[in-house]
Amino acid sequence: MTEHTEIPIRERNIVFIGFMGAGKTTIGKLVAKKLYRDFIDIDQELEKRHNRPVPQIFQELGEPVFRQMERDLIVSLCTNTRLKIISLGGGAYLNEDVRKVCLSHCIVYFIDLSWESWKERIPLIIDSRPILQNKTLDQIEELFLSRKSAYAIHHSKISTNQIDAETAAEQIVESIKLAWDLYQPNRD
Ligand SMILES: Nc1ncnc2c1ncn2[C@@H]1O[C@H](COP(=O)(O)OP(=O)(O)O)[C@@H](O)[C@H]1O
Ligand SMILES: O=C(O)C1=C[C@@H](OP(=O)(O)O)[C@@H](O)[C@H](O)C1
Ligand SMILES: [Mg+2]
Repeated sequence: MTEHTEIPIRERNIVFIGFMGAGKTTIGKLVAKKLYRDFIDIDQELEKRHNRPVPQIFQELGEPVFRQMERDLIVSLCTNTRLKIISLGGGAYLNEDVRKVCLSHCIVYFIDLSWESWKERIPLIIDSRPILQNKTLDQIEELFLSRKSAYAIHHSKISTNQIDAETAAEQIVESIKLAWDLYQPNRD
């Protein structure tokens, strides 16, 4: 699983990572549409498979079971599929197996957002993210900072402080096409 893959760059899955609320799901879906590819959101996939929303999975099965299920799903998708656009949940990439399989088989794109910009998103996400429950703002900031070192390991990143999701998706598609042309030029 850890060796470097032979998957041509144009066929590799594109995986979005970053803190919860950064825009992985929203931007991933837009990028998939622009590239005519299937979109897979790991949280939504787990919700479908278990027929309940993520907060209920946390509540009824516990976080360790959720983490194992997300790890297994990501490893399986990265190993067995190509040409997908995959948005991870924010905590998934802290798992070493997840990092390794994503980096070796896919293009890993970090959706970055400053703490100041992120704070403005709190009302949009607070109710649907179990990890944020019963935490002070200081504790959430600590979590935000503690995850930075994992997200720093990526192939490419975009800072979305000043741009909306549509603009971010356009810029991502442009940079991906540039990388495809650089590393696997089309020979007519
Ligand atoms: N670039 C952006 N600018 C402003 N709001 C955004 C942007 N990207 C996402 N959002 C909003 O932030 C919230 C969280 O986005 P989401 O895609 O669910 O993030 P994630 O999957 O990283 O948790 C949503 O309400 C979404 O509409
Ligand atoms: O960061 C995390 O630990 C989590 C992020 C969520 O996904 P998003 O990053 O899409 O919000 C979801 O997987 C779950 O609530 C746990
Ligand atoms: Mg998401």
